[in-house]
Amino acid sequence: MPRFVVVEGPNGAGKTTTARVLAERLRATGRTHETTETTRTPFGNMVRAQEKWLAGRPLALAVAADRYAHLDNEIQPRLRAGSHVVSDRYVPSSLVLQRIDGLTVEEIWSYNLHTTPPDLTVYLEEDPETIRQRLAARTTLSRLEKTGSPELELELYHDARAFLGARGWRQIVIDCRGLSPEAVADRIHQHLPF
Ligand SMILES: Nc1ncnc2c1ncn2[C@@H]1O[C@H](COP(=O)(O)OP(=O)(O)OP(=O)(O)O)[C@@H](O)[C@H]1O
Ligand SMILES: Cc1cn([C@H]2C[C@H](O)[C@@H](COP(=O)(O)O)O2)c(=O)[nH]c1=O
Repeated sequence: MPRFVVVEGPNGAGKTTTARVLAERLRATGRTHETTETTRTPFGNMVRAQEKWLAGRPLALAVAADRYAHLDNEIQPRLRAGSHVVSDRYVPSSLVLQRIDGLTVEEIWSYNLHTTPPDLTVYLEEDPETIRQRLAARTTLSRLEKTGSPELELELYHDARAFLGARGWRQIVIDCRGLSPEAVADRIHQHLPF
């Protein structure tokens, strides 16, 4: 049975790296599609590129529109065709980033109410100082990366997890401190039935 798995966590926690290693591992068990939000479609690329201009409510709505199109055009068709889907970011990212951008949880949720719950949502946690060093090594930071902090993102991810847990989402937390990407993927794989 195909599974929809979402990898979440603060900027620089290791989402993209982990999602890639996990997808590679799942390929040994069946067809696996790796994807990301915002999407790499022309619309998603426009949202990413316009992040300085699209802020607050307009950004929340644009990200949600990209997510619904992602579900309709990519995630659901792949699941129906029998592929596992691993997504780097999904609804929890909005419950964190759009809050940093000034919206309430209730407003953000209202834009995401009709999204499909994943089979498993994985929250990566990492030492804030390690994350800070990783971000400091980057040549450019996005507006929201500059506005937030690893500590604030970790706190808002805790809130997101409680909020989505109360709505029946199946979620796990992986403490990545001292773990290689392969070891993190191993721990995630242990929670999947294949
Ligand atoms: N488990 C790990 N151990 C050591 N280094 C890691 C680990 N996971 C990721 N990294 C390194 O940390 C950096 C950030 O990783 P990555 O880009 O995957 O994070 P991210 O959460 O996707 O960031 P962003 O949300 O900003 O795109 C990269 O240099 C990556 O090689
Ligand atoms: C999914 C999602 C994305 N965003 C914004 C924030 C960043 O500009 C990008 C994500 O970039 P990254 O390379 O994955 O760090 O999109 C957002 O504001 N809300 C969301 O839910």
